[in-house]
Amino acid sequence: MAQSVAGDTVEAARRRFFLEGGSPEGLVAAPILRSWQRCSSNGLDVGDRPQLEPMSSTALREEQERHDLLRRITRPEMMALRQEAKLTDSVVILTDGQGLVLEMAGNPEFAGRASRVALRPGVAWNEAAIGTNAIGTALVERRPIGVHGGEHFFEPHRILTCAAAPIFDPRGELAGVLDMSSHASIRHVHALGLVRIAVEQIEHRLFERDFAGCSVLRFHEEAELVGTAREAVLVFEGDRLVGANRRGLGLLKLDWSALDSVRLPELFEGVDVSDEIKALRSRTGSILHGRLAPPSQVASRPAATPARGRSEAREPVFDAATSAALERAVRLVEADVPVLVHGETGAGKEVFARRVHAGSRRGSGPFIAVNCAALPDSLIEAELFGYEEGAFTGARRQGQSGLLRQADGGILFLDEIGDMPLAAQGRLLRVLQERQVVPLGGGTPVAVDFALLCATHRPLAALVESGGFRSDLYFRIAQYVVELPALREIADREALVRRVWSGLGGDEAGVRLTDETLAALAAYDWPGNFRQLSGMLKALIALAEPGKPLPLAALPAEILHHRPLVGAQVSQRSEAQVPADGSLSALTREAMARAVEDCGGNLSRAARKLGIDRSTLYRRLIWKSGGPETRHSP
Ligand SMILES: Nc1ncnc2c1ncn2[C@@H]1O[C@H](COP(=O)(O)OP(=O)(O)OP(=O)(O)O)[C@@H](O)[C@H]1O
Repeated sequence: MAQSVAGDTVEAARRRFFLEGGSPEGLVAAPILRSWQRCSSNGLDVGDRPQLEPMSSTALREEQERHDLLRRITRPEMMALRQEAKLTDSVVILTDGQGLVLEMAGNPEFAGRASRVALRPGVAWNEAAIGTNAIGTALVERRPIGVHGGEHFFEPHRILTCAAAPIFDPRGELAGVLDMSSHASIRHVHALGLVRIAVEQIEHRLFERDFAGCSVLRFHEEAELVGTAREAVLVFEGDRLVGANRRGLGLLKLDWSALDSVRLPELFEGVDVSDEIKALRSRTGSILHGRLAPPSQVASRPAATPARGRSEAREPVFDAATSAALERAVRLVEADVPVLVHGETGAGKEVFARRVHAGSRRGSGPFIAVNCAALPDSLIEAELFGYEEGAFTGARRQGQSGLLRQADGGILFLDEIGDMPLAAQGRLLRVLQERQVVPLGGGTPVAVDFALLCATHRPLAALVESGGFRSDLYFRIAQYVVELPALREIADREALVRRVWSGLGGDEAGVRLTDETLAALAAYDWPGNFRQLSGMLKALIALAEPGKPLPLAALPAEILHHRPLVGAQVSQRSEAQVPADGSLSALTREAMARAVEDCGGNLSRAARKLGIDRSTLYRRLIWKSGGPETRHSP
């Protein structure tokens, strides 16, 4: 009964808003109304039926792997909520920070119905495309929200009732969303409370990592709650606030903008490091209880090793040339020379960049990774450079500092830089020249100090030629290029497979690779490079019988019946024929360099002489494919 009264009210609100163009204030909750207004002003048409295709299963697997850490950290809560979901004909959903559904579990019958309206893994439930919905609207509003039946923007979604809470990392960034959804006729009254509590625990666990070298203040109004998942947490580097949970900020009446600006003495009167919980007097006058742990007591990484195997290699595996390139990249980054990492997909560009960060003096500062290909063109500038209040429709009320400023003191990693729109390229160039950021919508320029690492799988120099990438930016970011080899180009693949196997915990799990299995794995081309190799080895370790050798028959057909590709055959054959560094590409490059020299540096003539395209020649000379790196002088 109560439900149908609520349903009538929503119907009245819809009529007033969508048909009559009036304001349904009081008939729907304010966040729902705000969302309807945003959707309408962003051009969504309430009469449409959104057509949403999930991404391919390969792309989804890659996204899931990219968010492996988030998935691992949320696993206990996902498992607990899955039980609850099964009992209440619901599903529990985990998304990334853009609303992309990564996992969904619970009642299979309802999962089937939900997938008919595209609520399924591989679809991004962001508000811009899907209209008002709990996941997307929680992301925009940055707070937990329930969206029931007709409160959804589009008709087909009225069959859903959903409760979602955003997951914030300790720097206030959106890491993902946890959601419980069921059929609109069910209305699971505790769903919002359940996801909120679960998210509180997840966020609390996020503090167990990433803050080596920082001191942590854990506190609460009630002394008994210090040390539980409900405690408030603030993290300080020296005495500067660098991380927090929402409760920590809330108890001190702060928001995320306090990070990196507020200092401990501005928050509390005289707090000392202590093992015991003590009374703390905040500068706002309240009495709280807590303890401040010194830097040495903070674990740098969680010791969460799954029972069998690990989902990430403990240490990345690098061939000798890549290790040498890593050392040089660290030194260059410390000298503020931008480094560009080039390599095929899955070759380990981000892993490499993270090692550069960890090995450099900037390792105690942030590592901000931005995938330029994943950000919509319309958002990339706002995300990177930040914006002032009211800079554009949908902008957050207090504006946003932007990722460049968040990288201050650390490293900014721009992945897939080749996909950055030209307008953003121009802005980025200005920041690199002036070392200061001007937010969208104007405002005071803010000085920034970050080292820049970029990565791409695309031939950037050729993009410059075709006008898709600014040459001035190219010369600035590509002062030093690291070429990560594709796995098929690595000479001793057996040793490599063995090291990745052992890094993933295969040896510890007591699973032995037989010689013939190892040889078959090493003979395969691995077009998806490290990503594919480590995914395959993880699966083999998980499925193997501990204590027994891994038989050849355990390998999938594509590896067993694999015949080396022409490229691989060429490079294997060429090893016997070519000089010095032993690669065919070195020989090719040498021939190209000689032709350019013969033609007095005229690339077009040299290309004609070689019978190849000028852009191919240019690319091959810039991208040194026979070794790990190229220094390119502007
Ligand atoms: N050197 C390495 N040793 C062991 N495993 C690695 C190494 N490099 C990458 N991996 C594995 O491969 C996965 C993909 O790596 P990464 O994201 O760095 O690749 P990428 O080149 O940036 O890919 P993309 O171009 O698709 O973004 C990682 O999650 C990791 O599991």
